Amino acid sequence: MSRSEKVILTNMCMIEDDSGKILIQNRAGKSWPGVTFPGGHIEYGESFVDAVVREVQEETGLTIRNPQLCGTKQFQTRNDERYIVLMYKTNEFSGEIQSSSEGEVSWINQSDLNSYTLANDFESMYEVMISNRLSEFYYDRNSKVHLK
Ligand SMILES: Nc1nc2c([nH]c(=O)n2[C@H]2C[C@H](O)[C@@H](COP(=O)(O)OP(=O)(O)OP(=O)(O)O)O2)c(=O)[nH]1
Repeated sequence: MSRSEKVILTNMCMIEDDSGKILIQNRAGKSWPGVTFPGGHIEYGESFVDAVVREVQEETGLTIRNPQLCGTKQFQTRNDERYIVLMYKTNEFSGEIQSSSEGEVSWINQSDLNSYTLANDFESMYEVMISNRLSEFYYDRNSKVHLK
């Protein structure tokens, strides 16, 4: 059995301010459309933490500190690559929000999240991110979701 495989590495970050608001991004017009948290692709050889700091900076204008890994998501792509999302959260940041071409960003109350048109399966990702018990969002070969 091969001990290597094809993977696509990405990240996503939940940013919370002192009043408990969270920063959402509306991915209208992109693949996987809808409201999510900011994030993107990890570059070849890049540190995972540096990558999430960079993506958040590019997509929101904020400089985050001390992002904490709070879960992973994975599924197998049509090209049989393992698509991995490293999920982080932080409440430490500086700067003012600025939207990018990746989507509009805005602060919302956590309790209002479900009133937005969320990206497919994002609600379950959020469940993993805020849970102290869950750390994995896994699609099996029958596209069934398992939260572990
Ligand atoms: N395309 C896609 N992205 C997903 C899925 N699930 C999921 O969490 N994501 C997240 C991971 C990343 O945060 C982000 C990747 O989105 P993207 O493919 O538009 O990448 P991007 O343009 O933001 O990144 P980049 O190329 O600028 O680095 O979406 C999914 O099913 N499909």
